[in-house]
Amino acid sequence: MPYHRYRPYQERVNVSTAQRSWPGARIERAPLWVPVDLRDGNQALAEPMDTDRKRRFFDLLVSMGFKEIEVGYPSASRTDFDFVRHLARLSAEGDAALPDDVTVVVFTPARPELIDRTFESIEGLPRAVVHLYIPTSPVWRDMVLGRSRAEVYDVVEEAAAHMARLADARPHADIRFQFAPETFNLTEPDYVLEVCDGLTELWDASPDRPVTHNLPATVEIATPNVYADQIEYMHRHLARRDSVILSVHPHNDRGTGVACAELAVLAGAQRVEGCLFGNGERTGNVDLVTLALNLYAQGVDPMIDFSDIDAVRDVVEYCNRLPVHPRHPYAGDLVHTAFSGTHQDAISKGFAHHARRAAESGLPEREAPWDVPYLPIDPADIGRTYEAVIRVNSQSGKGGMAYLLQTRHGLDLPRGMRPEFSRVVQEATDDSGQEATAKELYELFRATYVAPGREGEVALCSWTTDRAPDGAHRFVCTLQVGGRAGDFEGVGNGPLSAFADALAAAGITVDILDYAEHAVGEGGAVEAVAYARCRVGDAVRWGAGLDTSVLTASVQAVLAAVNRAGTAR
Ligand SMILES: CC(=O)SCCNC(=O)CCNC(=O)[C@H](O)C(C)(C)COP(=O)(O)OP(=O)(O)OC[C@H]1O[C@@H](n2cnc3c(N)ncnc32)[C@H](O)[C@@H]1OP(=O)(O)O
Ligand SMILES: CC(C)C(=O)C(=O)O
Ligand SMILES: [Mg+2]
Repeated sequence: MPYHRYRPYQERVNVSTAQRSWPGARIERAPLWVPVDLRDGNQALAEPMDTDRKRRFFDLLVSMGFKEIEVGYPSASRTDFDFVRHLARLSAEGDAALPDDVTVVVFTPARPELIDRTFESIEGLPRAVVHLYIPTSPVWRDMVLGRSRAEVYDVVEEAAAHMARLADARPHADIRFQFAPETFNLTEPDYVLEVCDGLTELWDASPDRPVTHNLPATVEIATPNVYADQIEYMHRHLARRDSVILSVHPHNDRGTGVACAELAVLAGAQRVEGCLFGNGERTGNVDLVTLALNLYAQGVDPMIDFSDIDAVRDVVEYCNRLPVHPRHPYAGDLVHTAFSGTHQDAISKGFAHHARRAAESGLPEREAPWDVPYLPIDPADIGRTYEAVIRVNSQSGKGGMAYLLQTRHGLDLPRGMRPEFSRVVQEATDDSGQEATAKELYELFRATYVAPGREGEVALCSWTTDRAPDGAHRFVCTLQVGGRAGDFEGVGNGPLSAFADALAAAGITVDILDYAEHAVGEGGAVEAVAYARCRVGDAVRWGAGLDTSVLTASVQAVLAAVNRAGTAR
């Protein structure tokens, strides 16, 4: 491949690395998250959102707790313009859909007629941020705008002055300004600083009316540390720093949008623009869901509500008409699921440990500190159930199928039985090449251990037990062995040993080596399951029984082991 056609970033842009403190910094509180789905995300869709979709998306963002929302590019299309007018009407009617603590942002290029149209769209809104942009890097200046550094500066200055005049003409509205030097990450640092500082001055930014400088990685060009250095340079050198909100706007061309945003916050960024689930131009804008939940997973309040992430995903998928990938961090269908054996084993041990520790510390499980292997956060925190956490296929081991049988069907298989049943499951899933659902596992368990398909060999036609005054148990039965029925009787120190004695009388030698039973279900529907490991002749087999009577379940378990051994013949 002709890799020599491409140049490393250091040949494309000068990056100041003189002062760098971001590597030692920590993120201890959430930056201001600003979703740009209705503008940057929308402009990347084959079918841009109509008013209904925009409104649904907007309502979702408000309900999640976003306080600044970029709602469109009003000079671009009638739909975008009309949506801002729709919001202005909501505001005029005092509709709670546009709460007092939410500010809309509208986006405009540095063209006077389009700035006019943008201001027209926000007429009547009590507050808004007008976001001005122009590309500043050499390639864009030369190739796209056909203007020199000084000329681009003049265009921006003129546009910014025009905005200031339009805002001054509306003294009752709180209109703030935002500037984005598009392609910031490819722009000479001294130039971008000069432009930003010029606008801070022109707009007369102050701590109570700050200006936002939004520094985009319009197209990612380098590893995230380079973006962090670029942001830290601006953070250190911007004039009237306390009157500037330093914002970042990463894209994801190298797949490192999230890392860029995180390092940028370490480097001094106070505000992050992005889209939910990373929609946006080309490979997308940085994903705000991942960013916020990354903070959450560090014990930092993300300030956004993700407690029902699937509901969020449903709205976003509907509005964007794009699916969220099954592997998408936190939100994908498969991200809390383990198919592989050792992961499942660790997760089920982790769940048990978590429950124990919560009980010991007197905390509800949903409040206890989280430390479950392979699960960065508790899926329940974002509204997920534990149902999908463990799924079984040919890559799974005993832990996974035992977990599913226990949590979904109430069967707590004895530890000694698990490796054997795991092999049965493995064979079935290898044969089918498919996943085995919890229901299929249960049916396989029944077919293997409860009704092993050799009923014709040894069948128990009728039976009774009683207890002699000396404490010995008696088992009286009619057995059908290999098609021939006969009456038998056995004695033992319990009903099961008496049953084994009756089997011996019928010529079947059985030693019960291991035995366990427990209740299944709750209330009136409770059943018992019994597991018995028996030596039948030379063979050792597990059997199981399920019945409303513990004794019947136990007898069935022994009989199933006998039939599985197949030695009665
Ligand atoms: C990184 C980003 O996301 S930037 C945002 C991109 N988003 C969009 O473009 C979506 C909405 N855009 C639109 O609907 C249209 O582009 C409009 C309505 C804004 C303008 O449409 P048109 O007037 O037909 O122009 P067109 O789309 O071809 O834009 C190119 C012109 O804008 C100029 N231009 C590009 N960016 C800017 C800017 N930020 N400020 C001023 N002029 C700009 C170009 O130099 C070019 O000028 P030229 O015609 O003199 O060569
Ligand atoms: C903030 C604007 C200009 C943008 O979307 C970008 O540069 O990616
Ligand atoms: Mg963008």
